[in-house]
Amino acid sequence: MGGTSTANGTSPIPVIDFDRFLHGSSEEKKATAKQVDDAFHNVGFVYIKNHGIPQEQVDKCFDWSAKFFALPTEKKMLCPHPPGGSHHRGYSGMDVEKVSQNIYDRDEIDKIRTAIPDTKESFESGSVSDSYQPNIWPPPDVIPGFQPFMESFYLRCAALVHDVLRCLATALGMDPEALSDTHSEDLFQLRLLHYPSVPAKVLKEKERTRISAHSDFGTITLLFQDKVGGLEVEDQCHPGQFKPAPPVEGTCLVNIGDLMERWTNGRWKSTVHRVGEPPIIDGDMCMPRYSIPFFSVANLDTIIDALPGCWDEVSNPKKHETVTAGGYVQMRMEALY
Ligand SMILES: O=C(O)CCC(=O)C(=O)O
Ligand SMILES: [Fe+2]
Repeated sequence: MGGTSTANGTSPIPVIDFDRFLHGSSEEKKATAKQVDDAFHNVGFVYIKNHGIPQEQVDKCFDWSAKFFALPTEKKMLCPHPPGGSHHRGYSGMDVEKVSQNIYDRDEIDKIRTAIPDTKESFESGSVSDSYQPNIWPPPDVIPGFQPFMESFYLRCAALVHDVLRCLATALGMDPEALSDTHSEDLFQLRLLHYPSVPAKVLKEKERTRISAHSDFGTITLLFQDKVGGLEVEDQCHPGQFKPAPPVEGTCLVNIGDLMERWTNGRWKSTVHRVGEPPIIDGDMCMPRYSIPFFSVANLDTIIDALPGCWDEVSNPKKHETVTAGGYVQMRMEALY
């Protein structure tokens, strides 16, 4: 089939040329939508290339991310993530960074091993017009240019989410705008993630992963990752086994979240993924990793009832009762806190 390949021999995730959807004939659009449909059914993940976000903008976002996380902790704490789980904006830190550098002493490593709560730090931002979760920026003089760049990158990612939703609606034989229209409130979240270099033993001996196995919450997630690798995706055929989702130059990884799995009555899979043990450098230290996920969720009043083409009375009845997107999010929050 035109426009597909896979990331490498071990990854089941296809690489799809999204330009054929964005600028192709109506036949090419449909064929690409079918490829994406199959990928989300079989794996829950797809790499898309020629997705419309210039690589140079993605590279810039990684540069800004590195610059932000390199700030001293007290500067990063000028835009702290509020406590609790309902306002996801600003900086979430960890204690690991200050103790992870140049520590080779056995006792010290043991100490860190028990002290480390998590091996990542993050910065979240959203739409400038999101009044549920207003943005929390570092003061402009701390990192001039950061906020305007993130606001512009947010818009590019949001536009890509809408294009992917058009592709998905096409796959289901719906009006191409139908799913995009349900995301008009712009309730998206741009996350910068940094997994710092820590002693490899910390991760290995505690069998910790950098981000433990989870599925995403919302409708779809975009993910940009650096060249370090480490992302792993659960094998649908062998639950509990994970396969690498290596970085593929010039692509964006797209995956299905729980809300979309429910909405499609299980046709598209919200696949469990994690970030595993990174490669080792300097004998003892592992390489840092940077990644940029972009999470999307439907407007909160959207009725989440099995979409057309995803159910029938006889052989594929609806598996879930109808909820609103907002009701679903709240239900998940209540289970968490
Ligand atoms: O760092 C990564 O590549 C994975 C991030 C992720 O899965 C998440 O934040 O939900
Ligand atoms: Fe995730």
